[in-house]
Amino acid sequence: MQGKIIIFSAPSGAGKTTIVKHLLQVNPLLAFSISACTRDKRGRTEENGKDYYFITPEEFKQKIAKDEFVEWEEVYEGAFYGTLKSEIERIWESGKHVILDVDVKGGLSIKHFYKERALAVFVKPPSIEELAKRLQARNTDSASSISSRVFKAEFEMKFEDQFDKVIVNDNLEEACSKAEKLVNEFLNAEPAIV
Ligand SMILES: Nc1ncnc2c1ncn2[C@@H]1O[C@H](COP(=O)(O)OP(=O)(O)OP(=O)(O)O)[C@@H](O)[C@H]1O
Ligand SMILES: Nc1nc2c(ncn2[C@@H]2O[C@H](COP(=O)(O)O)[C@@H](O)[C@H]2O)c(=O)[nH]1
Repeated sequence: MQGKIIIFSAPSGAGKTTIVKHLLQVNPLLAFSISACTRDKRGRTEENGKDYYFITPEEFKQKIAKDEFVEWEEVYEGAFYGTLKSEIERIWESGKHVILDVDVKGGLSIKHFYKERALAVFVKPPSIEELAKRLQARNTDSASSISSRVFKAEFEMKFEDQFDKVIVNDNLEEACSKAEKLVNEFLNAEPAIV
């Protein structure tokens, strides 16, 4: 089987993690690519090696120097996130397809790298106001972190046209069912020639 890559990108708070978790539950052919990141682990809600590989900025720099990333970004000031080549290989070797949850710039870099082998999906919030409300209700970020995420969201919304598909995440159930359909169509299409 030729492994494929499905990228979900969106401004923070649009709901991509929620949709990706749903897809992982319903589709056993998918496996999540765990990114490396330098931000602190969120208390008891996150696990090293499950949500992220939490590493130091020095370790991150070493990985850049050793060319271990497909892409990496300083997603927020001082917080680096990167997609590891070893994760993609690990998942393909296990006979599954890769699914990723990355920021908008990172998503476009991965699409550019893997071309037809990748499906890039932009998850769009119904509005910036709703996105801010969701971030507040999630209660995982400080007020200043929420402000910078909302500020960045306004810029990221300009990139939706560069993605293969767009899902508006207003009603979560409908967004999940559209995501399931898009993923199934992509996985059932002729294998990409690479
Ligand atoms: N359609 C929806 N309606 C209302 N709330 C939603 C909807 N989709 C997701 N949420 C909630 O909004 C919050 C943000 O969702 P989520 O964490 O999935 O966003 P995200 O895009 O992955 O953000 P980040 O990039 O910061 O990880 C969560 O609390 C989630 O439960
Ligand atoms: N460019 C990349 N972005 C990534 C990667 N892994 C996660 N992310 C994105 O970072 C933000 C912040 O996430 P949070 O967990 O701190 O809320 C979010 O948009 C993720 O999608 C990656 O490897 N590369």
